[in-house]
Amino acid sequence: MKAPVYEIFSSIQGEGLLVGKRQIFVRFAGCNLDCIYCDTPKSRDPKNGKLFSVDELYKSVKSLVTPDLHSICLTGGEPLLYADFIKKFLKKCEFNALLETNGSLPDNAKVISKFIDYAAVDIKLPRYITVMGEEIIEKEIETINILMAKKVYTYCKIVVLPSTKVKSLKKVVKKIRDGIVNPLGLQIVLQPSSPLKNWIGKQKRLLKMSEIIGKDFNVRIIPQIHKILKFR
Ligand SMILES: C[S@@+](CC[C@H](N)C(=O)[O-])C[C@H]1O[C@@H](n2cnc3c(N)ncnc32)[C@H](O)[C@@H]1O
Ligand SMILES: Nc1nc2[nH]cc(C(=O)O)c2c(=O)[nH]1
Ligand code: SF4
Ligand SMILES: [Mg+2]
Repeated sequence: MKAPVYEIFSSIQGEGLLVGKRQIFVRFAGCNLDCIYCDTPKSRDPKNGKLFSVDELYKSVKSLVTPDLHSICLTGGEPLLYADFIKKFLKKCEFNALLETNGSLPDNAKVISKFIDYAAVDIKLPRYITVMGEEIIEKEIETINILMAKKVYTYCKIVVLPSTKVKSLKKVVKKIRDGIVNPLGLQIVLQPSSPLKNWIGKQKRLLKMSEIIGKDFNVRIIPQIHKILKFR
């Protein structure tokens, strides 16, 4: 069994609730979505990946271990396209693992839910993808419920752009509130889109969005700090 890997590198986690933790990143190639803001568009094509076996991937990851290593980050592209491969890899790998996913493949989340320690599940604003409609939110909520039920440390990230309408965010937050089994247990990260320069003069909108989410959920605004520090 092999999977296409776009890149493997050591850095600090630049997003979400594990921000600042040292991680080894495994970026799979291939994605089932087409977010207009995607900052790694080349990784969406599986042909841009190199095929790795589990043993080959394990050897590459092991070669990047550092004394401050917290965990590995399985990302992409969309890692859940390779759920069976990931399950086999995590059975062999002794490190804790964060799954960075677009949440659109709940059945595949079930396959790996016992082997993952942390999960960052995006709730994509439908306006910014074309390959799926509003139904993506139900799938992402199902993925979050599956992972939380398996006691995976799960949080949700919502990427917003300066063009994001407050009204559309309200609609999405209502869907999340109505669909999440344990809303008190779900932390939401409001992630402003990069490049951050586009937010100059728009900071008030971010605060408004935080207030909307904060009515129902534990929320915090965290930008992609690896972009600020110029880490990979
Ligand atoms: C490249 S994606 C790969 C994992 C998975 N496909 C997903 O979307 O979660 C990793 C993370 O980067 C975020 N991201 C991608 N482009 C971004 C941008 N321009 N600004 C802020 N976050 C971005 C995504 O929302 C996602 O949380
Ligand atoms: N440093 C760093 N942190 C990240 N967190 C999520 C990333 C991703 O592209 O999935 C990412 C990334 O590409 N680099
Ligand atoms: S789901 Fe992730 S990898 Fe795929 S297009 Fe969106 S941001 Fe990029
Ligand atoms: Mg990235």
